[in-house]
Amino acid sequence: MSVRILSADQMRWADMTTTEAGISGFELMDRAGRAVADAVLDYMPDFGRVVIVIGPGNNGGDGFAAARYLRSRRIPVTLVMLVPLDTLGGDTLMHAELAREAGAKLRDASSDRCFAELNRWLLRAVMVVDAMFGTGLTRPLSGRLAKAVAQINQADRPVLSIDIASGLNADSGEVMGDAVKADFTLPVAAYKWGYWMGVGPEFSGRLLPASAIGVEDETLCRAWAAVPDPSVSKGSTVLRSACFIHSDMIGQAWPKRHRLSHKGNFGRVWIFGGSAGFTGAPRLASLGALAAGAGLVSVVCPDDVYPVVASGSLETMVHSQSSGAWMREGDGLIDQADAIVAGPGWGCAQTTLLARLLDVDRPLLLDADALNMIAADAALQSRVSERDSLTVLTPHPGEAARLLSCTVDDIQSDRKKAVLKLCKRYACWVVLKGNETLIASPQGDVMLNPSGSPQLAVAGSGDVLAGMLGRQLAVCYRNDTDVGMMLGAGVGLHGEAGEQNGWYLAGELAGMVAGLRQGIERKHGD
Ligand SMILES: NC(=O)C1=CN([C@@H]2O[C@H](COP(=O)(O)OP(=O)(O)OC[C@H]3O[C@@H](n4cnc5c(N)ncnc54)[C@H](OP(=O)(O)O)[C@@H]3O)[C@@H](O)[C@H]2O)[C@H](O)CC1
Ligand SMILES: [K+]
Repeated sequence: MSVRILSADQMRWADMTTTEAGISGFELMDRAGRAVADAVLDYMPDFGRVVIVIGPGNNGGDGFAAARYLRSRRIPVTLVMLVPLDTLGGDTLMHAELAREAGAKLRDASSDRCFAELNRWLLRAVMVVDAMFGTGLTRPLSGRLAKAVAQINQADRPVLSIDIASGLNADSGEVMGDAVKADFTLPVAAYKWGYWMGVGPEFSGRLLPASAIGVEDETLCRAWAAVPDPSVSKGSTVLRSACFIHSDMIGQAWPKRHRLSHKGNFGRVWIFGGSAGFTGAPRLASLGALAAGAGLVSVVCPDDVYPVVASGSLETMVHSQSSGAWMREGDGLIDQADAIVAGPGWGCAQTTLLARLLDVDRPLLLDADALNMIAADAALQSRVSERDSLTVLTPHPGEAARLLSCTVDDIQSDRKKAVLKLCKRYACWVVLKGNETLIASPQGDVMLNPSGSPQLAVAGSGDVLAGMLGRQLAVCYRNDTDVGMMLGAGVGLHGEAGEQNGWYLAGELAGMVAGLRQGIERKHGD
């Protein structure tokens, strides 16, 4: 299954490269149509008529090809054309003819008189296939095409959109005039950003696995370099690759535990955080690290909150900041750390200690108040970008806006551009949290997390994630594991835990993470 995400222009390039390599456009359309028919058969609620609404481009061609495959399974099909047949491209016309020969009914809705019938045809459907527009939408829908979208939405039939819900911009997820509200979207060949950007999630319904139509993975991967991503700008790292986080990636991060393993094998995470009124944050981060599988977790907190933090932490070692032993030059306890997390609940009066931590030669995750201190201090900013060891920033949109001196709207209106800007500005890994968390490497490799739930918008869930990712970085340091895979798996598992029933507090979320993680480790033994 492909997990690649491409822009509309990159997809067009991959499509063209494939046809140049010998698979005809007609054949690609045919394979897309077969995948559409299979998906319709999987999800149609009942045996009955399928109505396929055809637009002016190749997306419509996929619809015609699907009609033929549905007919071969004896499904009654009505094809409703919104543009005259003689305006369609050659491959599409050939598929239209084959669909007609296979017994699909062709209905011309390209004139006002016939268009009036659209609603009647739609109401006969057990399922509607939206083959109006795919990646070729160039301007807002208007006139009859916009009316057709409104009628499809009003007909209240299950809708499967081919490639992308018609009217949705495949890159930005913006609605162009109006858009079909799909129940299912079947991506053709690869995923498009529009499913997740902007309002895309509200229109895409359930995203099905991308149909493999013969565009090689290697071609998809070359498309990023061949065609610049629309997010490219002077102040951002150039996107080098893009994929979404999937279950295989999550599985790789938690192999089976060896029978004789002990806590020293699983990474030591040090967490710096806590301040008056914010004593829970470092504790939640330490629970996150333990839940993700860390062997040993230490917390360092300011003296005034030490008794509170220490008394509530059964599973971690807690040090007060002034005790100092933990950071003695040469033989300090912190030398044992495999990764450091700084920031949860820390307050903004820790710039001196933060500057020292930036000098420690260990993977360092900067979260919450550590990010706010960096945003307000040019000297810290230079130290972050000049750091040699692995550095990860985990801002939510508000923190990201502070780090880039812009507004939250600027961040949210193009999250992909924002994460790549942060990478460029701070020369490090960035995890931009929020709905559909994005991870980007300093080299421009972007991962998108499709899992998660609004339940995760709860105090403390970010602290749990910071601790989890601290554990992931500890494994990278000990075992030289791939950083992208480990961060992706951490974010993915946090999202999956958030989707589960049975928790509503951040501490319980950590418990959920631990359960899922143990399940993965045990499954490797089956
Ligand atoms: N990915 C692959 O390898 C394959 C994808 N396939 C399918 O093809 C579509 C993309 O096909 P394309 O023809 O490029 O695009 P569309 O089907 O979306 O339609 C483009 C036509 O629509 C016109 N257009 C654009 N916007 C509007 C509008 N607002 N109103 C009216 N008409 C519009 C556009 O005309 P222009 O005037 O802009 O020139 C085009 O004529 C992809 O999504 C897949 O479903 C292949 O079938 C297999 C290979
Ligand atoms: K479509």
